[in-house]
Amino acid sequence: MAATQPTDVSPGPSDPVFDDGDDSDLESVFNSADELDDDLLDNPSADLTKSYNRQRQLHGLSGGAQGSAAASAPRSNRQKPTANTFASIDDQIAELSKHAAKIRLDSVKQDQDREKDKADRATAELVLDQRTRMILLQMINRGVVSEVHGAVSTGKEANVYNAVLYPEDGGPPVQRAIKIYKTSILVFKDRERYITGEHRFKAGIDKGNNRKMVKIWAEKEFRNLRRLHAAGIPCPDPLVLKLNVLVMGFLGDKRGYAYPRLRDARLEGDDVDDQWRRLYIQLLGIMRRLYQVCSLVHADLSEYNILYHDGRLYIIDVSQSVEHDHPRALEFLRMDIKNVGDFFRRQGVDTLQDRAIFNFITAPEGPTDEPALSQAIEHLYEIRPAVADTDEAAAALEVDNEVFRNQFIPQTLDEVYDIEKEADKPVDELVYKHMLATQAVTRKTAGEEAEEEAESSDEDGSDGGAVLSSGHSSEADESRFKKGRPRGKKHEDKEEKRLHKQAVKEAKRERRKEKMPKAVKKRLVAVTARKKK
Ligand SMILES: Nc1ncnc2c1ncn2[C@@H]1O[C@H](COP(=O)(O)OP(=O)(O)OP(=O)(O)O)[C@@H](O)[C@H]1O
Ligand SMILES: [Mg+2]
Repeated sequence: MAATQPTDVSPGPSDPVFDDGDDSDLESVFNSADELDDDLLDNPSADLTKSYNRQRQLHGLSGGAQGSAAASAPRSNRQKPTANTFASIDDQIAELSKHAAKIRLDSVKQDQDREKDKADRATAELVLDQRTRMILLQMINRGVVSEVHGAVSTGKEANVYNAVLYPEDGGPPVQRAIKIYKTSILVFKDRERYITGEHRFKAGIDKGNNRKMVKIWAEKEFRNLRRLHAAGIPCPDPLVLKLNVLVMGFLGDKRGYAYPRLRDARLEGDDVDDQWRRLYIQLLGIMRRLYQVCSLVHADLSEYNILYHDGRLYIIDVSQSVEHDHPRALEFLRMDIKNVGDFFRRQGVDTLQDRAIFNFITAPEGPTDEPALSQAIEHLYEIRPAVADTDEAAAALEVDNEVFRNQFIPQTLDEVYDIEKEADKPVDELVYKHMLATQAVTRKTAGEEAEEEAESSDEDGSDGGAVLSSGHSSEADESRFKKGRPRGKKHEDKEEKRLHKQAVKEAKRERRKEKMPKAVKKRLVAVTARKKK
């Protein structure tokens, strides 16, 4: 397909772009204050005195997306010498264009087995906008990758490509994955709920600026991947981030074929059932580690965002993952637990109750490392209520699951301390019982220390000035990540009141121990009545 084999890197009006027409404006890439790539301009090979006109002619910029007015009119930013700025951009384009043939998107790297993505792979989806292409060429120029190959996956939000690095020392080729985020408005509407309420993005987001949103989104994935990686959770190694382009380690074989998603995994052998159960337990352990060590909830965990290879699960797609103090974190966690349970039940695994898993993941005490993690899960099986061998018991379990899934989950920490609202409930019944003050985590975990270390040399990523980075961007506002006790004024000045209420609650709880929840009772009565008929 001609369009996917770029031989010319200059922008043209007919060039297809991902979604955002503006993206074909290369001058904005190189000139705009917040996206200026200092590193690129520092390139020693760039001769800023080269003829501006010659370059423009060479790369056809005057007749392209810039328009002829732009070609002759002085730029509004008077601090920068106009001609030199153009020359440097053009020089860079000329410099980079020699790598154009190394972007070979037509070599599609998708297994025939894999269930086809909705989008037709062989369409314009695979054509890069000029900006993105420039970033890729920069990465080739810097030796991040040597060649960019075909798409491993094409989706609504992002395309993932396979890339290869041929090390200069002649070592074996290294496979890499490049995730390129799209800038479609439609998709962003949904992204907002994962970013709003994130203390790491408290500076706010400019919803009107799609390109910035994409950048934030890509940054979010990059940072989250770093956390997972630092915590030893199997995931792609995040390597380089620039604007909407993220380079990471490749989870796949030497030929550049990705490991299958858990959804497409074909387990072999005569102990397949046992393998599925082990994977289930492995995943629950990962979820707890993610929560306790990384302070994250995946928020889109399912068989689609987990890759499988050789008995191991790899977590991917963490752009929407949230801090566990995000207003909706617990709700997302509950959803993740449900998705995971549904999938493994379909594989015939005897799964644990959602509520038990939720408590297991959020309880601050307990192990966060294997093999103790798996042992703790096995223990959950041992202590769970006797297997539901009667209709009544089965119904009660089912009801409990339903109750749990519909239970009120506070959206803010203040709601947690709204004693009036929750005073009647025994603590054990609260979905968020592990978030209560008495249970707060105060010690610093190994993962937090690793994260701190990894981030000690960070630059500030919130200023919009993302340049080709070697894996370090700021998390100055990560202090919340190392939190001790919950915040909230009510928590301080109502201490006395709280103690009193606690005593009352304690007494009530004792009385309630014997009592069956209303909903369960109602349902049981109904079931029994039906049976008697
Ligand atoms: N590091 C990687 N190594 C190998 N394959 C990968 C890697 N990252 C992603 N993939 C492949 O790309 C697919 C899509 O990746 P991911 O889930 O991160 O994107 P996405 O955000 O879901 O995109 P969309 O929602 O638009 O489909 C994965 O299912 C996997 O097959
Ligand atoms: Mg995905």
